[in-house]
Amino acid sequence: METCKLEKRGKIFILTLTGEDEHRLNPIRIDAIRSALNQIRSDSSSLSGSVLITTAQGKFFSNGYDLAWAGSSPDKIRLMSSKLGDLVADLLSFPMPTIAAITGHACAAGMIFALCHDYIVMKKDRGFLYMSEMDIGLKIPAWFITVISCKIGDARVRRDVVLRARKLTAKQAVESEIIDAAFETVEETAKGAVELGEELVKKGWNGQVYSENRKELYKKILDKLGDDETTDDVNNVAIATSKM
Ligand SMILES: CCCCCCCCCCCCC/C=C/C(=O)SCCNC(=O)CCNC(=O)[C@H](O)C(C)(C)COP(=O)(O)OP(=O)(O)OC[C@H]1O[C@@H](n2cnc3c(N)ncnc32)[C@H](O)[C@@H]1OP(=O)(O)O
Repeated sequence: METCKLEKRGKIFILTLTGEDEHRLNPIRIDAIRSALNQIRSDSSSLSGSVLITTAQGKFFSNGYDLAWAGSSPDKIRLMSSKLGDLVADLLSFPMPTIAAITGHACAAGMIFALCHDYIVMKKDRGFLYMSEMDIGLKIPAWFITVISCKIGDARVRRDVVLRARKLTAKQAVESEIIDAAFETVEETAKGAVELGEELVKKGWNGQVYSENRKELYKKILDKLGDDETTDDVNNVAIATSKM
């Protein structure tokens, strides 16, 4: 089953999560995304002056971890979590600017995936940025909190996102300085992402230098990725998911 597709428009690579499903982040989808990122890295034209846009079909950018797939298996939960960590490490070391073009909901791990892009543009009328963990009784991994701390500057907004499970619309996310722009339609969101991409392509930046500078900027996230959650954390997730 195709879970994502990769297109190239000039120096812009467009990675689309395909299908009308919730684009839940299970190992199969994460592996497919990482494989597409590796394909871009192996394209010699990507070494400088390139940009990645990540977007999705349907009403979900990503509704988070695939808890149904993981069920109450601690091993599956660990696998899903460590693979997302690998994907985030890929994004933070990617040799070009990255843009998430969100035309639907980005929840929990799906919101973390979006936040790990350098820029975010989003559609106004449908789609939330939503850390749902308080609402579903799950402890948020420490490294998720590090991402939120690095990407959301306002302490009250961080509190609302984490401790109130606030659902932020695109307009609210612009006001909270979490995302860069909000657009009326899917088409305008895609156009806005490409226009931002073309502006960045014109800079002609060296991809390796971009990667090194981003890794330094988000060193706290990369360092935290290595921290294993405790067995209790995993078991608590397993218990919580078994009750869902
Ligand atoms: C190596 C060691 C490892 C150790 C491992 C340790 C543990 C690792 C695991 C850790 C687990 C903890 C972290 C968890 C991460 C996860 O990802 S868990 C999974 C989380 N996912 C979720 O909880 C799913 C959340 N999603 C939802 O609740 C819903 O899908 C939704 C986002 C709320 C959307 O609801 P839905 O009904 O599906 O969609 P809509 O119909 O589109 O919207 C609902 C109503 O909202 C209105 N609306 C939508 N967008 C907007 C908008 N932008 N503006 C205004 N209104 C909007 C929409 O119109 C609907 O309104 P009504 O029609 O009135 O209902």
